[in-house]
Amino acid sequence: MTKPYIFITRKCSEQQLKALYEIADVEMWPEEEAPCPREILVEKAKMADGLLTMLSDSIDQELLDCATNLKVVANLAVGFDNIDIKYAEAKGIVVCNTPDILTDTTADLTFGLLLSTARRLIEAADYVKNNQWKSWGPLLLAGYDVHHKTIGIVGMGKIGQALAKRATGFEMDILYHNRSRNTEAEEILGARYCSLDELLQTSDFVVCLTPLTNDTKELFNKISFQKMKSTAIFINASRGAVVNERDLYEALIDKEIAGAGLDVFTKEPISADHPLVGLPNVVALPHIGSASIETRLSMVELCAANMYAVLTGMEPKTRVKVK
Ligand SMILES: NC(=O)C1=CN([C@@H]2O[C@H](COP(=O)(O)OP(=O)(O)OC[C@H]3O[C@@H](n4cnc5c(N)ncnc54)[C@H](O)[C@@H]3O)[C@@H](O)[C@H]2O)C=CC1
Ligand SMILES: O=C(O)C(=O)CO
Repeated sequence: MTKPYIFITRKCSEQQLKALYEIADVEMWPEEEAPCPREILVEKAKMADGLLTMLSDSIDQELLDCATNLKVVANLAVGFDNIDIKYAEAKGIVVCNTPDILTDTTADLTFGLLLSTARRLIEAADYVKNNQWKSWGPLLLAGYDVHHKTIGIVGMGKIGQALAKRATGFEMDILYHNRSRNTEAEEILGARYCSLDELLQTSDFVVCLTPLTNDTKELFNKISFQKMKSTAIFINASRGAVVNERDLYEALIDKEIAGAGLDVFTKEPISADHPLVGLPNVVALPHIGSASIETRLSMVELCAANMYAVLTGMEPKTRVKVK
């Protein structure tokens, strides 16, 4: 019997993939930073029983139609907006993601991004590096306090709740808006559920942690920024397309809001000459929410375990359920 064929779309640590090498012929795109070009991915998908994919690979109908042997897609991310999951399910292809193991790491980064934006950490570090520091000044690089302020979390799921837990250490008031009530966050962390409008109007920090769906696409737009306080800071660690970036840029230029911390963008990588990136009150990061060594290795391991399970006839640990 021929072994299954697995294609991995980015260079990953082989140690975490050991189990797959025992049961399959495994091929890996050799580059860490350069993505596998679409035409090569389509060619590989035609033969593949399993694909280990990145969030930057579009696993759409065209690709799935070519992939006549495909049984499993293991996405190296909790988000799966890059995959047409309904179409995959209709074709009997199992899709898996990497929830839970990245929750704390992503919440740490999100809170760090919030602190960096509010307290102008990147600007301040550049100030020293660029030899601009001439003397101590009463309002030199003064930012906004974080402690005892109000944080409004849109998307109180796993990462949202882990972020709320961090906010309690800063004695913040926690508001949230979610598809349904999160009683654990209410009872343990004192979070208060409210409408999106109330959250936008009253929060000092508005943080988006929803998945990207038809409902959340451009949820943050001109109207939402107009509702926010002029001192508010917007943080996005979910997906770029939940924001209308032109509206965000205008809100920042018109001083409708005070700043933004962005880990994700509509088009990634965002170019350095994008108007948003040039603003001094924007902290822009290259989608590093889950990027700790420990977490990224665990994510690869979980992808491998999921793929191993499906290819050996077992139920994977973290299968994406189509709603
Ligand atoms: N920046 C980064 O590197 C990372 C980004 N992410 C993003 O964070 C997202 C959330 O991850 P988890 O917390 O693990 O997922 P989760 O599924 O536990 O939480 C998402 C929450 O959003 C809520 N939600 C969905 N649609 C909504 C809407 N229209 N309005 C209000 N709330 C809504 C859901 O009810 C759920 O509670 C991922 O889907 C991914 O896009 C995740 C990990 C790392
Ligand atoms: O897991 C995700 O959805 C990410 O964006 C990266 O970890």
